[in-house]
Amino acid sequence: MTHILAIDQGTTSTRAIVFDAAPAPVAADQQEFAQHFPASGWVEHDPADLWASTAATCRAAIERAGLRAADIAAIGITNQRETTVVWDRETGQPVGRAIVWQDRRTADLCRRLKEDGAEPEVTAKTGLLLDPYFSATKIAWILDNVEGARARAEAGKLAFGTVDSWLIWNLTGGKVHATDATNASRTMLYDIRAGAWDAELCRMFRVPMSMLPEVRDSADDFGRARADLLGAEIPILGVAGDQQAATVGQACFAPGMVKSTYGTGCFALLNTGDAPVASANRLLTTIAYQLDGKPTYALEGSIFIAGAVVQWLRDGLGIIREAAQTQPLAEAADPAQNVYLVPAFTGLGAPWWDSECRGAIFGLTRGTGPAELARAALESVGYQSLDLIEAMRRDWSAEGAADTVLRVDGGMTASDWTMQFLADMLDAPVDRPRVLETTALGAAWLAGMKAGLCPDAQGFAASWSLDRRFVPSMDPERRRAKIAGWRDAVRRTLSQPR
Ligand SMILES: Nc1ncnc2c1ncn2[C@@H]1O[C@H](COP(=O)(O)OP(=O)(O)O)[C@@H](O)[C@H]1O
Ligand SMILES: O=P(O)(O)OC[C@H](O)CO
Repeated sequence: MTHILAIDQGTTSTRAIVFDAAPAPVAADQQEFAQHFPASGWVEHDPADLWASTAATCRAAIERAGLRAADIAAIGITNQRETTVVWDRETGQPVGRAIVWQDRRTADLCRRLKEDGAEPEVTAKTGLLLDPYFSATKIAWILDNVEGARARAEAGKLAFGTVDSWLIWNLTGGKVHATDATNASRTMLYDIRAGAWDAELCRMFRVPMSMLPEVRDSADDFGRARADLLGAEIPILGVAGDQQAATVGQACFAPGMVKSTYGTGCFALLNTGDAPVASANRLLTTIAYQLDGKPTYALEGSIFIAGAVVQWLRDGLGIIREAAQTQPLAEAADPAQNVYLVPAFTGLGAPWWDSECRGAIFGLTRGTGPAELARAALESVGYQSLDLIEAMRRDWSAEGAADTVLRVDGGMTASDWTMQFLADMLDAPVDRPRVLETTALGAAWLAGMKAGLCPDAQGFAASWSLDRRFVPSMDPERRRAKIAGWRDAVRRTLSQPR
């Protein structure tokens, strides 16, 4: 057995990638699936689509690699996090659609709990903020709104899982109901210091503990995929939420190292070592990975809209046909115009956490056209990153020096212009690695290392290789003025003055 199969179940598509023992990618397959928006601020996926696209891409990737299932030593799973699936333990049927991480339908419940003073306890235990982003209030919503669900859950008949658990359940034919510590740390029900589900939080969010999966390490035994699915029984040996898997894939194993992934949204994680660091700047404290029962923690900044702003230029405004066209447009934009786009389409994430505000554009003149809008869209990604990396540096400065280099990955890092602007805003180098599929790479390494096929952490870190380093080059005065303009635009966008 020579290869590893990584499943990357993301928000808009499912990818399966076969890696060799290096681990380096050998062959891949990808499928998009339907997004459901039944009401304003609601986002749902059909769990059957998540599973069907996983099974289909796994088969196709193995075939494309010219391999048989018997050649695959292990499966690694990485997934969109927080997204909530509830299913019947007996039939394996979901009770309804999955509620996606972006969904804001539980904003009122979160506000009420905050008004009741619940947030400090939630943050102290979970490292998270009382926000609809996380799974707990999504589970409660399903139990309260699907007929009969609460009674069935209380009778022990229903199971909850983030997407990793749902896939493990289906891969093992209902034999294993488990998750890993990184995914558990995003539910708002898991005490990240105690390393256990918290009974008090389950009571607060009205989630029966019998629904919860067993929590294992990120490299662990998660059972075996049924032989009839892929052609041979394959052990599942690695599981991590996608942003944590990217942290592993970027080999950010030392405290102080930071990675930032630019896909639909942007998620930056700073490795803080074996102690959780509480944020004074509204960042999240989370588990980066857990090996041999030992958690390594991270500070996380989450931006909801990064590459999605480019999709909006394409699908909403229709001013580009494909994402790559933003670069020539940005280059052609009038340098004298100061147009700012605050892409608060679903509110603002870290460090603002304002779920009520909505997007805004400032500085429009008669001369503003597609070029200035495209530049403002790309720049918004750099500005938002600066806001959260600055917050991270403040939180971490008491503990140690944060790495001054940022490792980036994700689809949007294809944009050289955006990466240069990012380096200029951070006033620090930005490193783009050769392998941009770092999420799948992280999952593959976790599984391959557990299978004894891949090198240890040190060997894996040594194999990380640079594609290009972006070095800051903007005039300091111009940088200061641009940042001041952005901060003013954000201040005018927020729903409450700060
Ligand atoms: N050349 C480019 N310039 C700017 N944005 C890009 C470019 N290529 C891809 N993107 C953006 O990157 C995102 C896709 O990245 P990906 O990592 O596949 O996202 P996800 O995993 O969240 O689906 C899209 O939102 C797209 O708009
Ligand atoms: O599927 P992605 O890559 O957009 O990632 C989603 C995150 O895990 C949400 O927390």
